[in-house]
Amino acid sequence: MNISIITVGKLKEKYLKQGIDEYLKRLSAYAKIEIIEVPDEKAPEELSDTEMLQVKQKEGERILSKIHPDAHVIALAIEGKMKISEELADGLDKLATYGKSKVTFVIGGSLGLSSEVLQRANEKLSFSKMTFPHQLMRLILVEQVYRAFRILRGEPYHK
Ligand SMILES: C[S@@+](CC[C@H](N)C(=O)[O-])C[C@H]1O[C@@H](n2cnc3c(N)ncnc32)[C@H](O)[C@@H]1O
Repeated sequence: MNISIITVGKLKEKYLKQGIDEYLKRLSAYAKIEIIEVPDEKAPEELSDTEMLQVKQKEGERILSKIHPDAHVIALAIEGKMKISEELADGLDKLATYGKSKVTFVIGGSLGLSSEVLQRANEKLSFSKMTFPHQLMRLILVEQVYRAFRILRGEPYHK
């Protein structure tokens, strides 16, 4: 399976980078995985609603330009569907079974994802009703994808 994770902005925090690199290394035994960073737009606090929309749209265009036409897209969105880890694992397994070998996860920038990206998504996945910083979300996502593969292989993983 080819998994890509499209994210907005450069990862700045060293501790997150170390954690993500560790899971990417572990995941390489199960799948081909890459993280694609698209540039973020400046989003100062005092933006109007129209300006916020423009930021999301510009970032959205960059995200959409990186999505392969055949990719099954899973957008991370607070209002999306919550799943238990086994359901995420099962979903990835089904995609592989039905020949959908390209899976793209998308994480929005500080203002979230544009409606165009959400429309392109085949699924919207929520990790809880709480808002996580987008850079931390990368680490949570790679851990859950790793967990999914361990579950599918029936390999032991701490609860
Ligand atoms: C700082 S959040 C954006 C918050 C923005 N107000 C919104 O509602 O989307 C940045 C990105 O992280 C991801 N994210 C944050 N919390 C999440 C959660 N609980 N479940 C799924 N994705 C989340 C989403 O992709 C979101 O676009």
